[in-house]
Amino acid sequence: MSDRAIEEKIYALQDQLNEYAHAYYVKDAPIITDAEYDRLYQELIQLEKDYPAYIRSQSPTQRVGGVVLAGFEKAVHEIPLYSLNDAFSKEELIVFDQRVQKALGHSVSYECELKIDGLSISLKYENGQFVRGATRGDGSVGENITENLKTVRSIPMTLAEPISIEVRGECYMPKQSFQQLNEKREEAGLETFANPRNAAAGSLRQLDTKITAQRNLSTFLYTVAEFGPLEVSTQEAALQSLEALGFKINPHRRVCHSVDEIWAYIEEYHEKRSSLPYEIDGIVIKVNQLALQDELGFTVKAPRWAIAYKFPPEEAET
Ligand SMILES: NC(=O)c1cc2c(N)ncc(C(N)=O)c2s1
Repeated sequence: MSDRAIEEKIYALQDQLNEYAHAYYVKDAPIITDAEYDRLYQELIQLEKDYPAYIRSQSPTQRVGGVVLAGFEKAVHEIPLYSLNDAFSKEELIVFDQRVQKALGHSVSYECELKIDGLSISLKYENGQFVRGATRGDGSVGENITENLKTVRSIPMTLAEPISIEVRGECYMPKQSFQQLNEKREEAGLETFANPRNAAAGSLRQLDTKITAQRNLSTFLYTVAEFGPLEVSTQEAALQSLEALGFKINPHRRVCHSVDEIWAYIEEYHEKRSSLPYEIDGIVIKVNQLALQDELGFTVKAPRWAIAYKFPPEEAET
């Protein structure tokens, strides 16, 4: 086979396996069986061993980590990550909505989303390529964990469009992975993690990225910080654009038009909370129109156009 033909075969196999991995890790909708994926993956491993010149950074074989970092560099957030004001009752949501309506002079629709109990992350892409991943830190300066985040299978290394954007979301450990990890640690006489959030944080802050790669972390992205060429006018449209670009977006969101509708959504997901495969600690409510978010702006520490409703602490399981 000519060099050109070998290159094409290896690149095609890398692209094909990435498509299967996207379906599995991002869409939660596998196209082929695990056995079939493993067979093709082993074929790629062998081909890349025989022809290392054709190993591209976006090859699925590069997801397994292996870099051992000396430490984490600082990552400056040009666009700071904000924190949210909290609400603990329907009455506080009514006050929030009244404040929004008073400031704008009219009623608004809200996008309601699940508040994922994980670790805030910021992902930067240049011309469609993943170039930097960082923790929130204090909102202005975080830690550069790019090499660790390269091992998180639901984070695309290449976007569907060659655009430059920055997005934010949550990295989390699914409940089942958390249970399996703690069982293994207990058997090995290691200290167990208190909750999936701590387990995700500990896994992302591993200097040996091979360990991060084995922790089955996942993500939900929910904010566009730097829009680049994206032209969207609502939070809902922004989420749909992120999904089209290849990011994992949470499907359990709802545009609501009143506090009563928001409260119905909150009660529904308070009910469903224990059946979700990941932990949530509340609901995030955002003014849906992005232009109205800009009009409302921020207080010193938080947006005026969003609020986090926190679920009451779970009753200890009796
Ligand atoms: N601190 C924040 O701004 C947020 C934190 C979170 C979180 N932990 N989960 C989901 C969302 C969301 N869907 O917007 C947000 S927003």
